[in-house]
Amino acid sequence: MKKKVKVVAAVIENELGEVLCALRSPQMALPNLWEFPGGKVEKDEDIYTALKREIQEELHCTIETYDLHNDHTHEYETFIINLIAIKAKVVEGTPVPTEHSKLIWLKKENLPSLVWAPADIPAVELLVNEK
Ligand SMILES: Nc1nc2c([nH]c(=O)n2[C@H]2C[C@H](O)[C@@H](COP(=O)(O)OP(=O)(O)OP(=O)(O)O)O2)c(=O)[nH]1
Repeated sequence: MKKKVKVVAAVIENELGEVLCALRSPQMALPNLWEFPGGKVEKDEDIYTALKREIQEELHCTIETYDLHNDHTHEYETFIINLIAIKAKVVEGTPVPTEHSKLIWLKKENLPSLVWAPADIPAVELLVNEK
């Protein structure tokens, strides 16, 4: 049976309405694909606490979470992911890529120009259709 992982990802918007996109490095699982930064939820951790912890660890900044954006389950070749995307904004510091190859801010309409991790596509499509 495939392993199931619960992953939280931050849809971080800036004051221009742009969204932060992160490029997975060649060393990571799903290498060289774009994603929303985040990571696995630990046992007994709530999703919002997990997301703030992951962002602090990997982008060295503090976020405030607000709306749940999308909750989607996707089956990869080797595992099943429950990807929970949560809207957030940076409240302290500036995101720096400590694990990712690159971070970029993109207007929502331009998000489909990147090659996203397959599990992220529904969350991306929802964003593109937002005003
Ligand atoms: N963080 C994140 N991971 C995603 C997204 N879409 C997607 O398919 N994934 C996959 C990639 C990984 O297989 C898994 C999350 O792993 P990760 O490497 O980011 O999480 P982590 O920091 O907790 O990892 P680890 O060191 O505990 O292995 O989910 C996404 O938008 N954000």
